[in-house]
Amino acid sequence: MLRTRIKICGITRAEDATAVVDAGADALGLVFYPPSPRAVDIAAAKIIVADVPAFVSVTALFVNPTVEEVQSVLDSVRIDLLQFHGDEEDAFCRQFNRPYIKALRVRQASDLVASCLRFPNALGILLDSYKPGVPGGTGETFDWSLVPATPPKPIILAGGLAPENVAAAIEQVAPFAVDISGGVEAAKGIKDHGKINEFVKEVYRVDQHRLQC
Ligand SMILES: O=C(O)c1ccccc1N[C@@H]1O[C@H](COP(=O)(O)O)[C@@H](O)[C@H]1O
Repeated sequence: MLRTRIKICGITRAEDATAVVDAGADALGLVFYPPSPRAVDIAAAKIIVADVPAFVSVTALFVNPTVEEVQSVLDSVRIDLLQFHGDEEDAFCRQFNRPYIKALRVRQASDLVASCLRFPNALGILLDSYKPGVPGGTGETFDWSLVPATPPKPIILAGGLAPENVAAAIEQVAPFAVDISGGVEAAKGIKDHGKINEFVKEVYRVDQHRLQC
């Protein structure tokens, strides 16, 4: 059994990036989607990632960007992984010569296996909650029973996770990774370092328990 990887998304301040690293998470996410209260620009992103060490992955999140928008971030900021959270197709996502994950918003009737297969070049599929008019970061969970037992790609589970429910999520879904934003915030875009620690410890705790079983 693999341990569950952890990404903390929506980092807007260098001190929050440090808290993510110190807590022992695997990745942090920067939101390059201006309508989001967690959005950062290139100047802020450079400051945030300046002290992020090797082996902690920096993810850049976009929602239906232009090629130029993605490229200008890649030209200026240390980005290890792209996350596309809109209606982008594989041909768009793969053109940047950078690994990418694709977010899918889960609806009741979703055929998630078929949806995953539309992204043969993705390194993983992030499953988030569907809410009309909101591309992501809803703070809401979805019906985890819809996640395929043997998905064709590694699954990153997102949507409404929190220190209180992540153990149940991992027990039920056994995702490759979990991704959280609102559940570790003091206010939109401002992370609560205590909650980040709690979340990471809870993932470690449930993994330890699963390893012993
Ligand atoms: O965080 C945002 O503001 C955001 C905006 C647009 C698309 C995605 C966004 N965040 C991603 O949403 C999921 C779940 O967030 P939450 O834990 O439910 O708050 C997460 O993958 C973020 O990366």
